[in-house]
Amino acid sequence: MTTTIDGSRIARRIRQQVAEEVAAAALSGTVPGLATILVGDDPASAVYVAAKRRAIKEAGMRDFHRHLPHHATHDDVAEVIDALAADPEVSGILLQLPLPRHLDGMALINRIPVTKDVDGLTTASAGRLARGERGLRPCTPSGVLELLDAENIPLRGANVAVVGWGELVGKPLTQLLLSRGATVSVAHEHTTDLAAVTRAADIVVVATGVRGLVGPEHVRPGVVVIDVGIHRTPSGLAGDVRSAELDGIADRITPVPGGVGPMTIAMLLVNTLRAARWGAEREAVAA
Ligand SMILES: Nc1nc2c(c(=O)[nH]1)N[C@@H](CN(C=O)c1ccc(C(=O)N[C@@H](CCC(=O)O)C(=O)O)cc1)CN2
Repeated sequence: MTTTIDGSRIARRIRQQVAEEVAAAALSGTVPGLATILVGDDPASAVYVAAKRRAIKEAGMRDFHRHLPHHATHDDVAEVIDALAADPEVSGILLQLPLPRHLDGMALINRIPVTKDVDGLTTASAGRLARGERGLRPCTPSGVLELLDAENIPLRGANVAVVGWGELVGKPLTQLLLSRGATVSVAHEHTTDLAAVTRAADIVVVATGVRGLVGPEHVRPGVVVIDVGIHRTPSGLAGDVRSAELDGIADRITPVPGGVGPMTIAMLLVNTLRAARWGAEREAVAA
């Protein structure tokens, strides 16, 4: 029997907990605020930003949103980021990805101060993660860890295969797993024998952007499979894993939708609350 991991339920619980902590913080005068920046009109990005803003408001946080046209220049976006960075009401800043192709995403992301980097994507945050120093961790990878923790799946000593080596998921997830004592193997587009890597793993996390890449030929019985992929198909959403084919083989598996996706938003709320606390600590030290 394969059990489906209910990410929506786990995310709801985290969101509720954040809302309670925000209400408590508000009593002492601190209301966390998140600024989302959307450049252009990519329909999926618009959906994700709307979902993030809804979640922020539901948690009792302040919502700051900036929408720039597709033809916005580097300087236009930089100016918006710099203003939000200087605004004490804004605890966290998120630049929705992907950006239009004429913009240098990394150069813009790196303008976000490390204390407001709720996506954990700046070079400074990545360095802090690699060193185990204080910082905000990327939302999707930390959501994957929260799912595994909620399911009481031990990480220390576990063999974990991360399939995909992207900046948003694969690389930071590898660091997070290492920090938890997992033995991590990373497979990517140049890996010659994917199945050899994934069949040796107790936990397989797939974040490649290749629909249906992983199937029964890649895993051993009893494996836990975490599918980070999201693809829109004529018959609905699909992941990077052929999950129906793993029924009866995997011990546990995340669905798409309702698995990792909702955790990304829940962890954004957690990070915004952490950023607000970090900002308040720094203000107290400066006072
Ligand atoms: N600045 C960022 N940009 C992007 C990130 C990110 O973490 N930071 N991640 C992805 C998209 N993303 C958030 O932005 C995201 C993707 C999916 C979901 C989600 O809840 N998915 C649902 C399905 C919703 C649907 O599409 O109908 C699910 O899987 O159940 C939330 C956030 C790229 N950009």
